[in-house]
Amino acid sequence: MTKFADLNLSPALLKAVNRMGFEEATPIQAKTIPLSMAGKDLIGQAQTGTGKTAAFGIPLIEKIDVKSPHVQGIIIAPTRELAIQVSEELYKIGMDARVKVLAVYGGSDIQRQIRALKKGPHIIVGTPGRILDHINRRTLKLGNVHTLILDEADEMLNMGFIEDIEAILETVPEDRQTLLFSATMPEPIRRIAERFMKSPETVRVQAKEMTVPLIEQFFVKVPEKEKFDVLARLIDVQSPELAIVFGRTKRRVDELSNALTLRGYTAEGIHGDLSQAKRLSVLKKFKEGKVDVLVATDVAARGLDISGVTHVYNYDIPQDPESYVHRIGRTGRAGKEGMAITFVSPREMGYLRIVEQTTKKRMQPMRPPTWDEALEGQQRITMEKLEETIKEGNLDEYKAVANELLKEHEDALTVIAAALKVLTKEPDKTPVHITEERPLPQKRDNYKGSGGHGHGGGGNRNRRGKSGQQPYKGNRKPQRRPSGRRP
Ligand SMILES: Nc1ncnc2c1ncn2[C@@H]1O[C@H](COP(=O)(O)OP(=O)(O)OP(=O)(O)O)[C@@H](O)[C@H]1O
Ligand SMILES: [Mg+2]
Repeated sequence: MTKFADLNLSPALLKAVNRMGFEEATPIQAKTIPLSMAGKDLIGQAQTGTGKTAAFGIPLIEKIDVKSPHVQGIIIAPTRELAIQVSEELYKIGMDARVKVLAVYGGSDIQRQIRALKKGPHIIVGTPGRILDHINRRTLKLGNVHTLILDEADEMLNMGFIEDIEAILETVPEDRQTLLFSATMPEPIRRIAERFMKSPETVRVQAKEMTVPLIEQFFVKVPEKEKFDVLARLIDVQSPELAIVFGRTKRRVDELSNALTLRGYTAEGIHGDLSQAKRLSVLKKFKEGKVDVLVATDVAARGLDISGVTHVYNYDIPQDPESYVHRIGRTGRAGKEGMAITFVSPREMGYLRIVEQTTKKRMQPMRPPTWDEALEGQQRITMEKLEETIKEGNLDEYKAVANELLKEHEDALTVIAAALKVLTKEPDKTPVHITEERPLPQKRDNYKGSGGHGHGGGGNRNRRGKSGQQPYKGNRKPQRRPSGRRP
């Protein structure tokens, strides 16, 4: 175990890290911070939720000359929300050292960003498009940058972003230090990455599996038509504290969040067609617990660190294994437990196997809950609420009414049963409309494109028995937060 005090950090940094409640460095931090402080280029790969942000953030902050008014470090992230989050974490790390961090991202007032850029930020965190925009307007100059970091590096070097990244790189001095971080790093992308780096060192936190062991992984084989009812029942039975449901398309996300709302859940959707203000407000409500279920496209799959996410549901199996790893990694962060449930239509089973090959982890089959089980789940929640209320006391104003009721109806059992029924959110059968998505094209287990952990050694995995269906874990997360409040 490595203490931050053993990492040669300045007093200001140690103070910040302490205040953030970090006691020990995580393995990726312990391995990369010294290398990074020594100026090495590196590719850091470690599981989701294991502190990669601070792993690149701490050494970067250490290297900032706060007396200089120039931008010295630039971090590029694939989504606006992630850019904001990373800038917030860096702000916290650099607060005592008085390092100025600024996030620049699309969909928000560019004039305001330009004014902020004039105030001499030391570190810029941004999305590629907006960074380029500022470079072209000459409102952002990267001539004094000594450190460039790609968070979610494999995504940033993927087809959609590569040109922007190349254009940005052209304006950054060549003798810079380049750091790449991600939970996944497919081999072809690593090769692209090395073109931008000087004899980079690869630091991989060796784990048996690419996913976090604290995330229990299940799959439910379910025909497209039945997916929604199964989702609703699973939520009823498992009563997640906060849940993210991933859908394949924007339409899917809209339909699912509407349908969940119709059935009485507090759900909202987030995807790239929404205004930035809306995206941020949905996320804020989710973080505050005012929304229990966030329905999202992959725009929310990478990097977002939201505490309290206990369940991730893949309404549609993701097309590639990396996307799976990042999606389920929204739970089970920083040492907490989580559960991931992936829906697979019978024709898409090939994709499931491909995911398993990459992650080196088998998903356990889960049987969809029945209506009765969903009801039981909800009744349990009511009982828990009741018990809590009894414990809290303060019931005098209700006892007179209770007495009246008991006088009218001799049978106390009936009275209590009725009260329970009123309080329970019964599994709902309100009809909803979800457009059927076509299954992904059929695929056999011959996927070779991904990994970085090597492929093909599938022979020694446990065989999954046909009857090995596991019950969902109905009793794991007993308390559901009263909606709207969060401890
Ligand atoms: N040393 C530490 N001790 C305790 N908590 C930490 C430590 N380092 C980071 N954390 C916290 O762990 C959480 C996850 O960190 P972070 O978001 O950096 O993970 P990540 O590895 O980047 O994950 P992802 O691959 O999903 O982007 C954050 O809330 C962060 O503040
Ligand atoms: Mg991250």
